Amino acid sequence: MKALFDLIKDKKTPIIICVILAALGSLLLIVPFVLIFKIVDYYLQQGAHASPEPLLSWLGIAFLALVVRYLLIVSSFVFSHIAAFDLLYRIRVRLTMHIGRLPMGFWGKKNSGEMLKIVQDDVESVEGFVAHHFPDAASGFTLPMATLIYLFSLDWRMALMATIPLPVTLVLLCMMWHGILTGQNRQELTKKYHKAIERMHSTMLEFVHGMPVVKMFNLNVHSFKKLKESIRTYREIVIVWSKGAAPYRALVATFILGGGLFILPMGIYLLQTGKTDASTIILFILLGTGCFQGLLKAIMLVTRMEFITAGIKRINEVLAVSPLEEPRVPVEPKAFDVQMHHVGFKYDKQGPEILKDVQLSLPEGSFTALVGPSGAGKTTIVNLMARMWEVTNGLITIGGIPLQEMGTQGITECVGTVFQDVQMLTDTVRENIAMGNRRASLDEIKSAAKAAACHDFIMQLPKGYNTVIGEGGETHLSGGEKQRIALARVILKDTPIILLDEATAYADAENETLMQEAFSKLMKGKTVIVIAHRLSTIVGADQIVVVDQGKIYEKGTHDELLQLNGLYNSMWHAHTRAKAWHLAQKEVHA
Ligand SMILES: Nc1ncnc2c1ncn2[C@@H]1O[C@H](COP(=O)(O)OP(=O)(O)OP(=O)(O)O)[C@@H](O)[C@H]1O
Repeated sequence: MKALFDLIKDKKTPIIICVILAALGSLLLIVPFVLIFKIVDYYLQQGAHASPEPLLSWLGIAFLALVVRYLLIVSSFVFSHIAAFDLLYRIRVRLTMHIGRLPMGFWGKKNSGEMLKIVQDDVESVEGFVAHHFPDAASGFTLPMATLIYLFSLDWRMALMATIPLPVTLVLLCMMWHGILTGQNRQELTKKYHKAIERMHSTMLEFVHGMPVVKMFNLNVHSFKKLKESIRTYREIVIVWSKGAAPYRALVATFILGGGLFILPMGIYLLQTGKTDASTIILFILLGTGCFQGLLKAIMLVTRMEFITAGIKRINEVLAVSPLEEPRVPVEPKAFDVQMHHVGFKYDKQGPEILKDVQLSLPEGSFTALVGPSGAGKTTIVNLMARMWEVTNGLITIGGIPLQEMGTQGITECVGTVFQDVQMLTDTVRENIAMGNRRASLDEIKSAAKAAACHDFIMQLPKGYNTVIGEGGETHLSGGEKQRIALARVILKDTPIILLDEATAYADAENETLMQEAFSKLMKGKTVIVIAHRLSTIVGADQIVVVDQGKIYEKGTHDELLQLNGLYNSMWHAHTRAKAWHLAQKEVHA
């Protein structure tokens, strides 16, 4: 409950108003019952001499009470929905902003299905609770309490009998919660329920996103089996959950709605001993059963709480993950050399050491190439320079300023990246390029696109620069086209430091030449680090750094490294042999 109140504490006013309105509305429900009692009492006493006038005015008051009650309940629901949707919006914005500030390491621990459930289902369960259950709970508790007070003021003996269902209900709910008779651990079951939904979401996402692989390798049956399995698990858990709750819910409903049966024997006894009259017994039976129905709803809410609290706990768990630390006053670097001082790195605290004591210096305006076998740690080095992750040991500085002191904004302002997996947002080509510089004019965007050799293919798209690309867009781009758009972004951004990871991986021979030209222009006067497998493209680099097993193995210019006769030398010879083989193949086919 505390977790829920922590979340809604900023939205107190509309929630308090909705609770008060619902409580007042529910109190008005007593009025018709009391008036029925009055009418019955009047006619029993007056018999054939009764006049119709009091009947009409009492019916009028009852009708008015019901109209006012209706207005109060409607207003209460309006306020509860305003509060709920505002809360939904605020929690989602807070969650997504927070998630955006979390280190990439967070994503290693949470899968997309889990996150989808938190941002979608768990947030909506809070909205549903505030929108519907708060007014229900307010009226569900106020009406029975007010009724009991009124009944005790009339006759404490019959009122006492009317309260019998309450302790019985509480005992039944405790038994249900602790799994007495059913042997169910409800807390465990709730956890399993949430896990089942997460799994269903992840397999669903995997099924949809992995469709090309599924089709290519004919994995339809296998993938569908996984999805079907997760849906079946979810279904089974829900059935077990409902079966465990059903007998208790039915018993609680029977006791509350049959409350009149406890009142009647006492009523008859009091009637026979002349201590009450028939109309009072009728009032007790009407109020004792009618007004406790709301309590039934409110009590059922307690069983919903187990779902909601688990969801809120998960929202709070995400909010509790510390984002990347931001400096209070970010420091702007005056120079743009990049230094790695004794950097050590692990993706996971318990995992292997991926980088070990890496010492690297990229002088301002220099061109550095990272080479090495697959899995050596090249991408990791580049990611750490953009502070995608926090180093485990050591320090990375730009112009002598540690990345932590520059802050995320400061780093993005001076570091431009083109990584292997280029992501396009579902937006126009123009907006996708303008991500690099939101203030750029269309002419500037076009000249960046020309420099990145993508203007021509953009002009051939259905709406040119206004064509929507990305997931669900108007057209599909090839890997090479996406990379060139990513390059245009970096050209437009015009940062003094540029990180390129496999930037020409998808380019064909013609486009590779175009992209190489674009790179050469872009790199002029900038501090550049490139990961390249095609060694011929980095022969002219100021320094080539050979990485192997998370360590810097060799560094120097192309000629210096060849003379060392080490790893680079053998990589270079393998590369030239492969190139000669390709040329020979071409001649054979010509
Ligand atoms: N997100 C991650 N979580 C855990 N381990 C990772 C993660 N990313 C990479 N690794 C591991 O870190 C090591 C270095 O990977 P990295 O991608 O930096 O190598 P690389 O030299 O760029 O390889 P390649 O040339 O194949 O891209 C590998 O063992 C890889 O399995």
